[in-house]
Amino acid sequence: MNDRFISPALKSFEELEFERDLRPLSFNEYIGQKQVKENLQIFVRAALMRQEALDHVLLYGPPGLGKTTLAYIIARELGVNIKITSGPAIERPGDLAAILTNLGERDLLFIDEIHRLHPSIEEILYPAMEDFALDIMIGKGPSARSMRINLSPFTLVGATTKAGQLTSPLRDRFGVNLRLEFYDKEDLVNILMRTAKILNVNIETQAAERIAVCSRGTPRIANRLLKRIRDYAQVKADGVITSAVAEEGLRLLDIDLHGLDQNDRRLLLTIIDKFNGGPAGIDSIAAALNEETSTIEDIYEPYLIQQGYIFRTSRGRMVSDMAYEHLGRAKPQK
Ligand SMILES: Nc1ncnc2c1ncn2[C@@H]1O[C@H](COP(=O)(O)OP(=O)(O)OP(=O)(O)O)[C@@H](O)[C@H]1O
Ligand SMILES: [Mg+2]
Repeated sequence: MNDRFISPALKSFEELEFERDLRPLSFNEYIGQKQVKENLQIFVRAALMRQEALDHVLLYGPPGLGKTTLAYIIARELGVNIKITSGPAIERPGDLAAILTNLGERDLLFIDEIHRLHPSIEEILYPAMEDFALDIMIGKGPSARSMRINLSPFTLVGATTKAGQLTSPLRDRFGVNLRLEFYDKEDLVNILMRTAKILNVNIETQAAERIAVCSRGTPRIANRLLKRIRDYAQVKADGVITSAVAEEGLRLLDIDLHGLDQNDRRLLLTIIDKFNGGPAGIDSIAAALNEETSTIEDIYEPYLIQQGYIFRTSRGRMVSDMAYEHLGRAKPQK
């Protein structure tokens, strides 16, 4: 289930390069997320007018919705340098201290997966975020003393797929908290048209609509589908992506009309067949599927919940009537 095509999590080096080439570089190019964008544009403008560092920004939401892209755009619109790292990459307090002391005036530090920061490292961040200062302990035992080092004012942009796992002292230190939402069809069509232009492929609007519906509200998936379907169009259909080409391409990728793939169907069918439609605990479902609980929670179920195929209740997950209908199953009498 992990290597499935439709997983929004990032995979190969090749895909990293592909994404880099497609990344919008300014707010104007960044499609959708109207509210997030409007807020950020105002905060950026205000920071520029005051000639101050932008307040710290926390971006959260499911993978592939454009958090990293936004961090780059913020830095670019502020006209500052960006330094990129991630929670798990910072192993020792000294690593973070080195990064912080090297930041220039008003620079942007982007910490991806910020919920995975080690607690001892998180503590260093508190005074850094609040007072632009580092408190360093020198020596050990009774003669130990703490020394304060001043930092240049900077902006921390943190990204996480799990805002719930952030400690509250850390969360409270972000002045700006923005949640990215799944994209609607129209936005995804625009993203697909933009990507097609960059890739220099011909795509009919109707074909883009077909692909958009199957993109799980996620630009990363939309772009990935387009890339695969482009290959198919090249080999089989003179390079033009018509709706027939898009449909056939999606069929070959085993993605149904609602954008669910075989693994989504497997997840829904497991709840229906093994747990009588639920409610079933997430751990039991994960065990039945031979998957990590976190994989189901972070990657597979958010879209199914958002679309109303699955409900989260206090007693576990339940499938909806829509899931029974979609899978052509009769709902059991309870
Ligand atoms: N609003 C948008 N307009 C156009 N393209 C977008 C937009 N948002 C994201 N993309 C495209 O989707 C791809 C994935 O975006 P990005 O890497 O920023 O997601 P992410 O939220 O950081 O994901 P992760 O949680 O996995 O780190 C990028 O290559 C970018 O081209
Ligand atoms: Mg990212």
